Amino acid sequence: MPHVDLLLIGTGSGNSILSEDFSDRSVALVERGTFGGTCLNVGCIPTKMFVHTADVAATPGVSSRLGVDETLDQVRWLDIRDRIFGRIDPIASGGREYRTVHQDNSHVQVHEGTATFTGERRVQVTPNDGGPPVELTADQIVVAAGGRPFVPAIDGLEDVDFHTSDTVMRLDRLPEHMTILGGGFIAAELAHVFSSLGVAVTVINRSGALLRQEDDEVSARFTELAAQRWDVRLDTRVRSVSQQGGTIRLELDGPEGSTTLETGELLVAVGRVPNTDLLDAPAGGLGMNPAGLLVVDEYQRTTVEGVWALGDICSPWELKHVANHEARVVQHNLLHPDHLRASDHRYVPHAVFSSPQIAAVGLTEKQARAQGTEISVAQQAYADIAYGWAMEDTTGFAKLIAEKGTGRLIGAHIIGPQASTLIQPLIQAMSFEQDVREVARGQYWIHPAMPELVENALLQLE
Ligand SMILES: Cc1cc2nc3c(=O)[nH]c(=O)nc-3n(C[C@H](O)[C@H](O)[C@H](O)COP(=O)(O)OP(=O)(O)OC[C@H]3O[C@@H](n4cnc5c(N)ncnc54)[C@H](O)[C@@H]3O)c2cc1C
Ligand SMILES: NC(=O)c1ccc[n+]([C@@H]2O[C@H](COP(=O)([O-])OP(=O)(O)OC[C@H]3O[C@@H](n4cnc5c(N)ncnc54)[C@H](O)[C@@H]3O)[C@@H](O)[C@H]2O)c1
Repeated sequence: MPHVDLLLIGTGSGNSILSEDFSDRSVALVERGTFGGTCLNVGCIPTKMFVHTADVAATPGVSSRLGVDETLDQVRWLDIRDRIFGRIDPIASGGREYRTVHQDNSHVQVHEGTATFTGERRVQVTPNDGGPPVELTADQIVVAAGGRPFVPAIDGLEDVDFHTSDTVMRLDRLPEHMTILGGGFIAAELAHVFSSLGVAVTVINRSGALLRQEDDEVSARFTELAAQRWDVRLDTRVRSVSQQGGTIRLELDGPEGSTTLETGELLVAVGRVPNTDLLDAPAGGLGMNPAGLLVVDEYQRTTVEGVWALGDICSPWELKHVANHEARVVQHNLLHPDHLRASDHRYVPHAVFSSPQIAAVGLTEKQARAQGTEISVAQQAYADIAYGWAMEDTTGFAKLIAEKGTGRLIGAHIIGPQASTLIQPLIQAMSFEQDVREVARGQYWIHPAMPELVENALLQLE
């Protein structure tokens, strides 16, 4: 049975571990899908390329209130789609080729197939090309097998041509109407994308607010603005789905009782599940939590010696910057077994690239109050700082939560233009435990630039 020093499962964030420091080790790399994983092929990168395009397409819709009348002449969907994937697909195939044939990787054997554990540090690979299974053992295994879209059990769904985020960005034509099931990150981002490109969008959400994981005031503001752009159905469940030709019919139960909705395309975006089932993690002795995530300690060690995990297969955050951070930790720990480094999950930020943008780090006000911490809360509107005023923004704000006495920031939430960029000094303040008074007054803030939103919010804290 072939034995290697290091076996890597998944070429998303896991692929980045293989630096030249590993050139003296025999390595096996197993990938069942497209090289580069979720972020590159069906996640962060294509969605943000579509979001940027959507932001450009949405400009004429908002410019006339500034006295600039613009019209959107045409959206060339196939050109947009093919431009985006024409840039992404070669990166994926280039990455595959590099690992497969380049002399830098003469110590790496690539297996294109599905890895399944058959014992501790032992896997079977079922090749994608239908060839015979290959058994591999390894001294060290890194599990970076990610997750996939969750498909809920809805009557009729499996007989319908529905999409997930894996497929919807490659549509052959834009429908007149799209229905998005879910009210989280993907729903918020792709509703913005498709509606800006001219598709009428209905968002169906089980609960009473969109982006419910955000601070209550941010979620409420986003839900209110979303309802002005899209047909948002809250507190609504899909009872059943059926299809006739190009029309998908949804039977809904909501505040107005039972209704029927007809749509051209259905996007199911109700969360993701880790790929632990595909791996048969228990056969490898790997512990899982009730959500199906692999259990790891602060050094990214699983419950089996020599087996490490990183990213969406073990991380409740499901964010690329977390997977990248954990990959760097695993890389260090493989190279320095006597000086292990721990992952830092203290202040994990996130952003939702919709319109408006949202960014957050740390606790929501509700979470801070539930902890019993004595807090100071500040809210600063974009409208009341010079650049926000110039933009005539009337809906955006920053909300900060600090611990009274220590002056430590424990939560930051921004909804509005460039939120994902504006949040960074606040992430820095939290990560380096800087006193908010010092952050506010210990440096210059360029006038009249957008970060004055952060400066003014900090100054408002008691
Ligand atoms: C639409 C969308 C947009 C997103 N946008 C953002 C964003 O803007 N910012 C952000 O931070 N995060 C974003 N994310 C989340 C981000 O993409 C993931 O957190 C990140 O890609 C996870 O990386 P990973 O390496 O853990 O897993 P993946 O990148 O999913 O890699 C896992 C790899 O393992 C392979 N694999 C799985 N099982 C097996 C097996 N048994 N054998 C062999 N191979 C296997 C898979 O084919 C895959 O290639 C987005 C996700 C989606 C879906
Ligand atoms: N900008 C980013 O960083 C970004 C962008 C996209 C995706 N992501 C990652 O991908 C993950 C998946 O995104 P997502 O939007 O699918 O998930 P999500 O967890 O953000 O939202 C899931 C939504 O589906 C609803 N839902 C759950 N089960 C349901 C069911 N059975 N029926 C109806 N509704 C149901 C939830 O109430 C919620 O509104 C995110 O958690 C995020 O970590 C990140």
